[in-house]
Amino acid sequence: MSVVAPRPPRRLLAVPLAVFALAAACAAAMVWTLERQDRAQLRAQVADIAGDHANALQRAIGLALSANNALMALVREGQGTVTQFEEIGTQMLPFYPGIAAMGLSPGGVVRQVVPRQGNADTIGFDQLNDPRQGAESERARESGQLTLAGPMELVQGGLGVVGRQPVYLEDDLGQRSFWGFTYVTIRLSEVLAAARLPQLIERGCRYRLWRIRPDTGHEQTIAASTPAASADAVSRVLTLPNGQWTLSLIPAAGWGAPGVLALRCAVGLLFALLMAYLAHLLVALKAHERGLAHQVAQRTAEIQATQQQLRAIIDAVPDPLFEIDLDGRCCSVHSQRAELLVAPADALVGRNVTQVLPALAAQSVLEVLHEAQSRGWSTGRQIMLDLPRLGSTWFELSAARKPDGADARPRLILLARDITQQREAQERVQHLAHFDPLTDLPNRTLLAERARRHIADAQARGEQLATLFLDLDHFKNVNDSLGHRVGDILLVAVARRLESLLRPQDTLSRLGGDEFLLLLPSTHAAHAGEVATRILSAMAQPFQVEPYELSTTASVGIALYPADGDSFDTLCQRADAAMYQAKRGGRNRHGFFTADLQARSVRTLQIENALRRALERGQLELHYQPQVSLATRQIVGAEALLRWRHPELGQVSPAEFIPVAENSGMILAIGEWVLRTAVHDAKRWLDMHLPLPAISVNLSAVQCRHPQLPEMVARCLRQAGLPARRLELELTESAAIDDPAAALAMMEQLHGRGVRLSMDDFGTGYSSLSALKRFQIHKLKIDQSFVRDLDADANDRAIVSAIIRMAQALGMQTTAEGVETEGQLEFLREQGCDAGQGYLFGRPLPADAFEAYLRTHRDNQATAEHVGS
Ligand SMILES: Nc1nc2c(ncn2[C@@H]2O[C@@H]3COP(=O)(O)O[C@H]4[C@@H](O)[C@H](n5cnc6c(=O)[nH]c(N)nc65)O[C@@H]4COP(=O)(O)O[C@H]3[C@H]2O)c(=O)[nH]1
Repeated sequence: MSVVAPRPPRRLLAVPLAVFALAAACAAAMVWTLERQDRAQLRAQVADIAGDHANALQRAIGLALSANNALMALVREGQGTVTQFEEIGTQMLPFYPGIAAMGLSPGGVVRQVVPRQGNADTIGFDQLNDPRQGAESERARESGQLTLAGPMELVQGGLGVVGRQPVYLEDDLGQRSFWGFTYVTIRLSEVLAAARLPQLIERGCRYRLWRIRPDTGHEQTIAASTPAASADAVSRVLTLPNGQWTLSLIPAAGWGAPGVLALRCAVGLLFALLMAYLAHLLVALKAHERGLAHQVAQRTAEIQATQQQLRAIIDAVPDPLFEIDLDGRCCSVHSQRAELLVAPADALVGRNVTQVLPALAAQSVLEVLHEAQSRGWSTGRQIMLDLPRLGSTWFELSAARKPDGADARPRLILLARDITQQREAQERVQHLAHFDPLTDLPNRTLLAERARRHIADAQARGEQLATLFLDLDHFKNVNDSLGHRVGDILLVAVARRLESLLRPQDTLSRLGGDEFLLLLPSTHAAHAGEVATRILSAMAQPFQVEPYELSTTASVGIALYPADGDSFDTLCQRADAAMYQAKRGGRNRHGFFTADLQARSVRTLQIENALRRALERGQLELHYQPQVSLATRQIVGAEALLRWRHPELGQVSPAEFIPVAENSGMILAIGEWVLRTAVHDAKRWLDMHLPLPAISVNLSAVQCRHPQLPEMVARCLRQAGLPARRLELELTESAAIDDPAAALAMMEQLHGRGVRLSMDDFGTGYSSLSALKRFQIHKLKIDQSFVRDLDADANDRAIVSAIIRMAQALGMQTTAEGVETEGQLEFLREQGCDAGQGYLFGRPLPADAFEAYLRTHRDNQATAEHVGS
């Protein structure tokens, strides 16, 4: 199961940024709203203030202007004549604050004015014709309404307005006529002071009192703070007789409060950052949660996978598994094979091993449990149980401590592995390791063990011990003629018959093939000889093997401890030597190991040791013996014969050292040297045009069995540069006996490379015609034992002539070996033998001598040809 890992937390940045943007937008909206509310509130406050002051101003001007009403009443009262004006006017002035002057202008010309002081200059001022006030005065006269002129620079100085009331008088006839004006001059500074305009600055406002001039249509500032109120001011309009005045107010610090705004912005930013941070924490928390959830899912999946794997492993275990407490009480059972349980699993749970197992087995189980409890594990203990279905079954117990559970009572897992087959196999292997599978007799290994024990006993008790080496005579014939199955049955029968002749303390062993070894402890030479005699006469009794009644004999060699050796190997070797001696003595007999045999085995050892260094020390040499055509006396070939001269051993015959070389394996290296030397010599002579058509080289059976032989031959030829058809390899019949199929394959390969094969010593061995045919033999060499007595022995003559005819029939050449006399030569020629080799034609010669021989032969031949021609 796989768990998809959470994606990398990109949101860790994106979400806080988004939240920050949102929070910042909210904060900005909030700040903007608050600002708007504050501004509206401030505007309302300022508007109230403006209203207050505008009203106060309007009242102040209105009050000042109302003085005209009183003056107009005076004029009308006096029908245009006002006496005591100065007195009345002076009394009125205190009731009209802000009035700088008030006066009467009959016909538009100022005639009376109070206070006189400061205004005396205005007497005579013609209001209707004044360029600045004329138009205004004219409008008042025409409208009959109170008009207000200004603000303007007053004649008295300073800025002020003039409220002018036209006065019309009615005569008795009710005719209205213009009398003139009453007027009041209002000094603006005082009116404004009365309306507390300057205090606006203290109240934190900037102001501007202004109007639109009716004559120009432009704004005219009447009064203003420094600096004046700007365009976005709150305004209140005062309606006055000559139009409208406007009072504009603006907070001195402006509509906004930058400090508050900055604070709010800072708070908003802080809020946004806080929200972003919280969002970051939240996202991180979520990511952490997701990570945790992922880890939990992953661990869960792993645990599940482990559990499944564990379950699969447990299911795959074919052996019973028990959960068991330290006292041996079974808590649970798992077994794929119910037949491996002593009782059904249900019946085992809750019961103690002492109740369900035999006492010994139960004891073993408890010991295993306790060992596992103290050491952590236990393994290797084996028990055998008699199971209802399987019978005797062996188990190997393994136990391991289970981690303490909640109840803290120690529990263990016990595995009982069925090792019945393994034990049987071990026993079989053990048996095979020590017993011969065919006869079930102890093999050499077991025999050696017992021999060592018996030798030690014999040494301790001062006794003798005999080893008898027995080899059946001509057993190979049984195998060859009746087959290996019959041979095997015969061997088993021989084994049983031999066993019947022995004492209980004796050991009979089969070493392999038809070789048996007997070990007779606590014996002496006479008893050993008796046993050997009994064996020979027992063997002489025919064996009934299936339909065949087989007669066989045996040769027995005896070696005694301590006289002939004090080790098993030595005794064995010497009994073997004695057996060979018995064979050489005519078989079906026994013989004791003797001093003469000992001397021979010593010589063999000497030869073996010396031969190991013969090659490297250049002690080996090749001699060449000519092979001559019997018809023409021409040289048809030469046989290479190995010579060994040892500084101490002297000239050693190949008949003696070649078997030693074969037994020790040295023949491979020596044989290769022989072949290489022979083909090199032959090539040299070929190059010298000496008359040598072919060279023959002996191959031992050991060489023939070597799989690399064809390659080795080809390599030697290639290195020397000698054509393959000029080489002839001489094989003995024994080369093909052990493994004819392999020998055939090897010979086919040699033949395939163009090398000729000849059969050496023909007639002395197997002489199988079918083998000859299959092996593609080119030539038969008639053994010298038949040639030797040709003159005297009619049998030999018959054999030789039969061999020659047979060879002719098979299309093979013949070469007779050991030709020494003219008589032999004559007979062989008459029979049609192709060639001869022997002292009559020439003895084996060292290479240089043989080269001289070849040269002489060539010269003689040339002379003969010359004479003949
Ligand atoms: N009495 C008598 N003997 C004659 C006469 N003409 C030749 N001989 C001997 O007869 C033997 C012929 O060789 P072989 O049968 O192959 O028998 C050879 C051969 O089987 C083996 N041998 C020799 N050289 C080699 C070798 O290089 N390799 C192997 N594998 N075996 C070799 O040793 C055997 C003995 O060799 P040699 O002692 O050299 O003995 C030679 C030779 O000297 C004769 O007219 N009268």
